[in-house]
Amino acid sequence: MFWVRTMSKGTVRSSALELLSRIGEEGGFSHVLLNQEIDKRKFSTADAGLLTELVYGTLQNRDLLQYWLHPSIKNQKKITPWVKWLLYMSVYQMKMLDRIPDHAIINEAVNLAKEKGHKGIASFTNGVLRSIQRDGVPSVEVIEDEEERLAIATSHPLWLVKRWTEQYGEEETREMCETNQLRMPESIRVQPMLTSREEAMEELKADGFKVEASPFSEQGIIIHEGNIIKHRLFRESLVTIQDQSSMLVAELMKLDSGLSVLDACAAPGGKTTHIAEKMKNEGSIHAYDLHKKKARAIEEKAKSLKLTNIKAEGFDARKLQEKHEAEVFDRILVDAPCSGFGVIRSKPDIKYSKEEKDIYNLREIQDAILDHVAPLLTAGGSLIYSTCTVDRHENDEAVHHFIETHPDFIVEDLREELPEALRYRWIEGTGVQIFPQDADSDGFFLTRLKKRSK
Ligand SMILES: C[S@@+](CC[C@H](N)C(=O)[O-])C[C@H]1O[C@@H](n2cnc3c(N)ncnc32)[C@H](O)[C@@H]1O
Repeated sequence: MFWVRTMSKGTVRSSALELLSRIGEEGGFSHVLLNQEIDKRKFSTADAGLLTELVYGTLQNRDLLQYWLHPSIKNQKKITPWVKWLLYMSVYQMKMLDRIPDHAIINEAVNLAKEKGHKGIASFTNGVLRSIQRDGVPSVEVIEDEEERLAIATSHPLWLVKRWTEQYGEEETREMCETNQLRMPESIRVQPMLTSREEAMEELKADGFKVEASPFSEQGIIIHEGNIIKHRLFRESLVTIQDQSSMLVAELMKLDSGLSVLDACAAPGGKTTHIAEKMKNEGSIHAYDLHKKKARAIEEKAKSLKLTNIKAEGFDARKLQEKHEAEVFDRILVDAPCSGFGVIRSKPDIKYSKEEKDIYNLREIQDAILDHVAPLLTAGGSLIYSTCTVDRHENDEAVHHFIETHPDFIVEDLREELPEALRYRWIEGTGVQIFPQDADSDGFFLTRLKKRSK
């Protein structure tokens, strides 16, 4: 049985606890840390699966777990952080996973508490978990206020639930919050100059993966089962991990090999390299990111994918007129820094790290970048603006503002170009909004703005 094999090690739970204590207390990108840990410890596919389940599941349900533990521990702020995360992780397994018996979870937690702490912590852990095993946990149904109940049940901050309800109504908000609690299959993009989607899918299937062609891009593959970071196709850079909705960007840029492209906010280079592939490694792409180190990551990614038409540099997109003359680019991509509320499914830590004021600060940066790069686009060229958030202030409202202040641009209607199988919302006069509940992909916004010919 799955749990018997992995339970014997304890290393997986110990790793999960380390990661949770770190991400939960200091913040950080859970998916990156998780992949690093799987790589470092050389976990088997089954152990990597359990580790992912424990880290994602516990993080995704942090506030609900806190609520469930409230009768046993009134002031959770006073508990040593790793002990708190050990309890969250254990209660998550007891109440939300059904394949591991309670007594095994409690034993494992007590052992971990002994190893990491001392006998006193072990006996405290044992006491709390045994009382939950005996008495159960409080129901969220007793919370009268609907928004508050949804916030706790799905572990979203109350201000965000209120904000979404105001922007999209109760039903969409409920669906969004509930979908954010579900794990999402990973997706990859093939480098079409090195392999084809068909070949890659055949190889993955032969190696026991469960895969499906993505409706978002002819290069995309959805992985329902299997660990891609351990597979040859990933190790040898024949494929790149990329969310499906992100793949739409290059698909909708109307690219061909002779074009000059500016990617203003490019790191880590997921979209830049997709653009380069679509241009068959010809033409020219100038990729910038505020951080020099991140810009180097774009170059490394390009190199591993054998793409040579990308020049990456660390530079502030709000100053790019110092670097380039007016009207030199045929396409400009502003994949803007944003609140990231569309990617909660794959990065649950985002729910807890962002504040409402961040949305307004980010919008100022988004406006400034758009404003600054607009003159660099050739007449008749296209400016693509995208974010991985679902907030109207950063999406359709930002586009409205841009169009009002730049009458030489028009919003292009993308409906005819979008894949038929795709569920999305067309926001009249601004662009495409994808919600997490629309597909097995991140929530995403994008628009294509055409500069009028003179
Ligand atoms: C959404 S991410 C880009 C993701 C990237 N396009 C991809 O597909 O891999 C936004 C990026 O904008 C960068 N950024 C933030 N402020 C910037 C600025 N003023 N100028 C250029 N880049 C900036 C961030 O460092 C971050 O890497």
